[in-house]
Amino acid sequence: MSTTTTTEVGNAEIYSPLKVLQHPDFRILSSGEKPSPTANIAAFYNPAHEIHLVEKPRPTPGPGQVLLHVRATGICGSDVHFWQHGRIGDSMVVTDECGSGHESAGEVVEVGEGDRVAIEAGVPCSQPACDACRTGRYNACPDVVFFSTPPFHGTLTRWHLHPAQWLHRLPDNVSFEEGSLCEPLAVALAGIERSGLRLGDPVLICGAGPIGLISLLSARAAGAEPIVITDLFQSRLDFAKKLVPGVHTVLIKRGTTPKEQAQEIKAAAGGNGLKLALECTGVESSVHTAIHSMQFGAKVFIIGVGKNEQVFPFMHLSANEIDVSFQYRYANQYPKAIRLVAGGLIDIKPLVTHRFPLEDAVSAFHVAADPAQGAIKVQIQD
Ligand SMILES: NC(=O)c1ccc[n+]([C@@H]2O[C@H](COP(=O)([O-])OP(=O)(O)OC[C@H]3O[C@@H](n4cnc5c(N)ncnc54)[C@H](O)[C@@H]3O)[C@@H](O)[C@H]2O)c1
Ligand SMILES: OC[C@H](O)C(O)[C@@H](O)CO
Ligand SMILES: [Zn+2]
Ligand SMILES: [Zn+2]
Repeated sequence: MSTTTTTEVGNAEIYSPLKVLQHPDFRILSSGEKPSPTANIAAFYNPAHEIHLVEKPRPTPGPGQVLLHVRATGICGSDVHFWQHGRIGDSMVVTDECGSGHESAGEVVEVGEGDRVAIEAGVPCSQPACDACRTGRYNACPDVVFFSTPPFHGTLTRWHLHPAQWLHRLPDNVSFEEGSLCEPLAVALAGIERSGLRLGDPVLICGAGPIGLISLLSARAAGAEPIVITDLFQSRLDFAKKLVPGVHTVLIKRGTTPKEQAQEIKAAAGGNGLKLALECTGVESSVHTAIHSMQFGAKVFIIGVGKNEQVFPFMHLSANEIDVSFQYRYANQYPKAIRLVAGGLIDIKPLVTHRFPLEDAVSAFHVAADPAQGAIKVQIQD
């Protein structure tokens, strides 16, 4: 955003989680309690694997910041994971009450009032001495505040403070709902960009969850053909087929080996190995399936996150010059995401299957976490 001030703002200290938790007005709402419609309520998880509504103070903007009314927030698998498992890997651990949510769009209500914006979920330090920030790979910033990753609270709240320079104005034809989906879209677009996907490449997408489905839409927009997508659930593959009718689907059956699954994938693509896999599960057997589905010189690009230690078929990779690459969040993708949505090249609206008011955020989490509910993307809207 360019209309508001962009003075330097500190990072970790501004979003210090303790400041909120130790504030006299911070409290956990009792279940069934009806909060006031203007209270700054939020959904928090904690080390006891509880998820509850809290009330916290409405913050006041400092230099370079704006106050936002958060209007749409999607629940990401990582939010559910932090709630139910308390950690992702060794470095992201829930040790206290922590606010959820990082897929958000909102409206500026203090300083530059009225702008509708997508909220970039990670705020890096932006200091010239930081190599990651200076060179534009700010997803590697060691001092990033990534909302809803402990220790930082999330954007699933009513009133949220954000530095103006990490907001992205939404054109009139992009809704808050779509603005919120720009976060997972940024993940997928970072993968498309770094994977080097080219027009006409045969592409495999592993996993038809929100990230796999958004990667599917992005790969289609980028000109991949044919595209094969896998999942363990037929319902998710049916969803993928409705989203992109030309996609080939392969159901991964328990008891089959990655090599057998790869045969089926290659057959669905016309018989040959594919040129690129966008791996969106992080599951070891799925990574193996992707590797065995590739042609000589192909790339397996891993967006999914999974177990700390995984075994790879080393000699198959070596003898087939298959590259394996990874994606960690994203950098410089929001403006592109908004352009693609506004320009009609990527229609992400069908991803939202469930909508809840902020007061029912806890129920929203239970729906997002229960596969039987059939949700793809659950959003909280206010
Ligand atoms: N790299 C990043 O920065 C980044 C950012 C966001 C999400 N992620 C990760 O991306 C992954 C996907 O996210 P999501 O929100 O779509 O998750 P999700 O759990 O909703 O979807 C994963 C899908 O993979 C399917 N699946 C599981 N095992 C499979 C297998 N062996 N073969 C084929 N399909 C299989 C599941 O049925 C599910 O539909 C997660 O690991 C998530 O943590 C990574
Ligand atoms: O969308 C971004 C991801 O969910 C985050 O990287 C999370 O997985 C860990 O911080
Ligand atoms: Zn996420
Ligand atoms: Zn930095």
